[in-house]
Parts: sequence; C-alpha cells; structure tokens
Amino acid sequence: MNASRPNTPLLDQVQSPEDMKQFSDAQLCQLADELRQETISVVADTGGHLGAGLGVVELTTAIHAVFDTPKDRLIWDVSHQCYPHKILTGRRDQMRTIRQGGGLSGFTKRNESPFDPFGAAHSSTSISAALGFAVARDLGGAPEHGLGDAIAVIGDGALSGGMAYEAMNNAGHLGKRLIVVLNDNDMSIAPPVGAMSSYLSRLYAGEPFQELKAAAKGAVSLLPEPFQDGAKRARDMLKHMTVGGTLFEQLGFSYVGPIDGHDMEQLLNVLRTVKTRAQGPILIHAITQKGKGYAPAESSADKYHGVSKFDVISGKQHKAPSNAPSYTSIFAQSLIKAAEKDTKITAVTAAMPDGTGLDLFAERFPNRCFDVGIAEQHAVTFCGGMAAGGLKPFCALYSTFLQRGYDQIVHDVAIQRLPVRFAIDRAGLVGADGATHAGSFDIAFLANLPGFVVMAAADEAELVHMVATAVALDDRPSAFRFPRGSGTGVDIPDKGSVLEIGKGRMIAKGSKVAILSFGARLSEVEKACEHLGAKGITPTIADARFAKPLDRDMILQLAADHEALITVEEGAVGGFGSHVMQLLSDEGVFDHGLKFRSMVFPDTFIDQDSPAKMYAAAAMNADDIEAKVLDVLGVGQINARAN
Ligand SMILES: Cc1ncc(C[n+]2csc(CCOP(=O)(O)OP(=O)(O)O)c2C)c(N)n1
Ligand SMILES: CC(=O)[C@@H](O)[C@H](O)COP(=O)(O)O
Ligand SMILES: [Mg+2]
Repeated sequence: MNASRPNTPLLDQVQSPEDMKQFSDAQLCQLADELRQETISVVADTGGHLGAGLGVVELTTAIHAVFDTPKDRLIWDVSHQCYPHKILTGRRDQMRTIRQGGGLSGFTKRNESPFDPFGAAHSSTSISAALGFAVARDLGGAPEHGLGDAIAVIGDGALSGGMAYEAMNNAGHLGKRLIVVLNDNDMSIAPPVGAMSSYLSRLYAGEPFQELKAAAKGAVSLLPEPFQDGAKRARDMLKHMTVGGTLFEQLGFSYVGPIDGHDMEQLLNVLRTVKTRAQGPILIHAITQKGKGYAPAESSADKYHGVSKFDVISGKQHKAPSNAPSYTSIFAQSLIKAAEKDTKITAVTAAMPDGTGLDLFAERFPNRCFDVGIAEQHAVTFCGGMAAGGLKPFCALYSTFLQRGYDQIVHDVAIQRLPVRFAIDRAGLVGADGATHAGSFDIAFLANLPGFVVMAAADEAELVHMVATAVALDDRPSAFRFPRGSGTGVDIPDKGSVLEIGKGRMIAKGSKVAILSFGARLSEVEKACEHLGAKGITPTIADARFAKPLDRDMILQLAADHEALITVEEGAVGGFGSHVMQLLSDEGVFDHGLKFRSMVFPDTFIDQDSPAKMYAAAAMNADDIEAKVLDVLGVGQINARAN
C-alpha cells in the first residue's frame, strides 16, 4: 500500500451522487480534484486501468452532479474508465479490492450497483444499450429506479468499432432523446488509427480552444439551433465551432462541441443545458487528455492505460519478475522470423498492437502490419480478402475479442476455405479482467467449422511450431491458441517445425488411465501425474495439439489401451472433449466400457481473481486433475492420499 492517502474533505461527504447536489460549482471543481487524487491512490495500491479514468474525472463529476443517476442511466463504453464513477457511487470503501477475487470488478457490472445499469468491457456497445434504455423509457418500461435519461460515454477509440455506427444510424432515425458524450482523448490503448480518428482531430484541430472556452461560458450558445432562444446569434457562433455539418449531424444527431472536457464550468453549463433542452439524439464532443493530472501517466507512451501497482511519487510500477518470456513475445518473434523469409506474410491487429506483440512486427514490417482499430469483424474479413488475394494473413486477436468476428469467420473465411491464420492470444482464464475477457469459447466455436485446423500450444516451444505450421498451411483456415502471460520456461527452438496436421504427441506412457491434454494445461497434467506417481499410479500423458482434425489413431489407441480416458482443455464445454467424445461414440468405443471424463470450464462465468484461483474455481488445477484420475479409477481420494 502507498503510505499516505490524499486529503479529500469533500469526497468524504459523498456516499452517493445525491450528496453532490448541494455542492456549488466551485466545490464540484474541488471534488473533481479530490476524485483524481483518490483514483491515483487506489490504482497505485491495486493496479488496473488508470489513464482512461483520469481523463474522465471532470466528466464523471459533472454528469453525476447534473443528472439524476441511477434513474438517469449512465453507460460507460468499455467501462475501463469507470473507477472515478465507482468512487462516487457508493463503492469507495471497496475500491482497493478492485480486480481481485471477491472484490469489485474493474468494469461496470449490473449486479454490483444500480449505478451500473449495463455491463461492459468489450468496446463500442454503449450507444446501442443507451438507445435501448431510451426506447424502454418511452414505451413505459419502468424497472426498479424508473427510467430517465440515457447517457452513453464513448471514447474515440471505441468509436472505431462498427457497432457505434449501427447504433447512431438507428438512433438518428428514431429521433429519441439520447445523450452521447464522445470522450475524445485522441488515444486508444495505442495511438488511435484510421480515418475517423483523423476526422475527429479535424473537428477541433484548427479551432482556437481558448475562444471556445470563452464562448462556452454562455453554454446555451453551444447548442444547435433547435435549442436556442437567440437562434441567430447562436447559429453564428456554431459556425465557428464546428467545421460545417458534422458527420454526427448528418446522422441525425445534434452536435455540441468541441468542448474542453476538463473545464468543469464548461461541462456543467453544457450538461445543464442539454438536460433542460435536448429533445432528440445529441452528441457532446468533449476533448480530454488520457492520464490527465498525473505527470507519469501524461508523459508515458500508453498514458498508463493499464498498470501494475506503482509508487505515487515516482510513478514507478512494481512489475512481477518473470522467469520466461511471454507467449505473446514468442508468437511475435516467430512470426517476424517467418516473415523475413516469406514476403507474403501480413499481420492484423484490432487496436491491440502491444497486447498481441504486433507492435514488434510493425516496427520490422510497417507495410505488412495493419492496425484496423477496434474492428474485429472487419479484421477477419479484411484477412479473408488478403488471403483470397494470395497473401498469408495472420489475424492476431484476443480470444474474447475474436467472438466479435464469428459470422465473418464462418461466412468470409471458413465457407470459402480461405487460408487465414488466427493467432488467438489470451486463450483460457485471464485473471484480473475477469469473465468478460476470459478466452473460453474459441475452441468450441472454431472446432465445429468444417475444414478449420484448430491447434493449442502446450508451451512456448509448441507455439513456435504452430506458427511454422500455420505459415505452411495454405489451403484452409487455421487457428492456434495460447494463454496470457509467461511461458513455462522450456527451451525455445530457433526454428519451428511444421507439424503433421491432426497428429498429437505422446508425452509419457503409463497404464490404466490416459490423460489427453489440449493446450497449456499440460504442465498441470504433468504436475498431477507426479503426485499420482508417488501413489503408484502412472497415467499415460498425451498432448493432442489439434482439436481439429483430431488424431483419430492416437485417441482410439489410448482408448483401447486404457480403462479410462480423460481430456483436459482450457475452454468451455463443446470444444475438444466434446469432439473426442463424439469420435469415441461414433466408433462404438463406449459400447465396450471405456470410462471417459472431459475436464472443461464449468457452466458459469468465473469472476476475476488470480489465474490460478480462477482455474481452481474451474476445478482444473493439478490437484483437480489428480482427483479426477483417482475418481475415475475408483480409488478413494483420502485412501490414496494416506498411501
Ligand atoms: C471489442 C474490443 N476490442 C478491443 C478491446 C480492448 N480495448 C480496451 S480499451 C481499448 C481502447 C479504447 O479507447 P477509447 O475508447 O478511446 O478509450 P480511452 O482508453 O482512450 O479512454 C481497447 C482497444 C475491447 N475492450 N473491446
Ligand atoms: C480494457 C481492455 O479490454 C484491455 O485494456 C485489457 O484489460 C487488456 O488486457 P491485457 O492486459 O491482457 O492486455
Ligand atoms: Mg480514447
């Protein structure tokens, strides 16, 4: 814990936004300052998402001061910027548990507070959800707190996601009262990309910001004509403030801005006027700074998007030492090596260049690396097009975000049997980001697609081989998955070997029970078998490598040679184990009495914790595997432990 806590006399009086209502504007300014210090102090102790929260401190304070939350529904896009919001909405005392087991979520969550009307963590959903609340309000839906205004706060990065436009298209057509605040800090996780980002910059680049500030003192003048009393004067002023009809106006929104999202006076004036006068959809364009008010964040390249615990004075983060390189870096290095030899290799990231390691690839091959923004659907089809055009695209996405592009995988890749290579990072349970970020479903949703090759790396050496295999596999789509974090520390081959498609490998020959692992649980399987060995039980261990196509020969042989077969995978039901079961059933193996167990994630969403504890909750650690073996062999756990 950082020694001193900030002095927060006003914040100490706020248990809920209701308590802010009697504050003067000057006090609200001070409250925002205190909120910023408190946010820094919390995240220094816990780690988590910091830069985005610091950028919306004034916005958060002003929205809660002006609007009537939770009756007015405030929806944070992605919601990684929600820490100040949580502090103001009755959760300050629990903030130091954030992202930990049993603690607060790092994102908004419906079951955590009525002030979180809609859960988020994946991007670009806020306008759709807010529009849903607006329609529910107008059609008489009246849950617990009644329904007031619907307010979406969406970042410029999130605005690169297609859903945001689908929602604006619908909202502009419906014409319902809906408030969208565009929190434009000219940053995503990495610097933002794309034509939309350039467009937003043009909306304020040439503007004399100080003049705007002055103009905003009379906030009414910020509003478009329908809301103006002095229509003519305001129209003239608006001409200075926007670059002619904005895209948002063309879509049917009233556009207000750009305004200074750190100027409380401006924000309060604008929000109060919007609250009083808005009729249809309105977009308030607020210019903010990611990391605002904390020098180490402001000056760092990533604006302290996501940080470990850190020292408040120096800003130095306490990163846990690692004994092995990360899977991500092994993937990136392997791909770079392959791309040095094969000029057809390209790589695509959806706004996660650092997270996927493609920042390294981009340094080496700037023309062959594409950051498409938060646009996973486009990323997949874009790769489909490149593959159809004769390139060898690697679509590098986190498992959880790949979910966004599923129809594109089916329709634009699999049905056309296009050789897109999916490098699926963050497969399995990821830890502090919790259920929204768990990579649980990709095995199931890919292995059921005809023609797909689906691999999982048991360790970082295997990952090197799988990259080589994917490069070589040029007649159909393929995917290889690997977990978040450090590898196991095995020797890493200089050069990957191309694996035989659909062939697993034997790790250890034993008897009675065979454990067939798919992916990175293999080390836990080996640990379990060490313990079992001490009890006189020596399972056979095999690494399947492929969930599709299955190694039929190996699986049928394991079934023939053992009393029991157990599959283990880091994924939900419907994946590898289900395919093995289908094979065994089709081949009539169960007719002859094979005992079969499939270890998969339970049918629940597992909340955030350390990965080891999440795997314990999923009953998939070494001791769970050991217990499963004992159970299937009918050996009592207690007796076995006593032996
Ligand atoms: C669908 C999806 N893809 C990727 C991400 C990862 N991600 C989380 S925050 C973020 C950047 C968001 O930028 P912006 O909306 O501008 O918010 P800021 O952090 O700048 O406040 C990204 C890419 C995500 N949450 N959801
Ligand atoms: C909010 C979000 O989606 C990302 O910031 C995510 O938390 C990053 O996760 P990694 O730390 O695994 O890259
Ligand atoms: Mg941003």
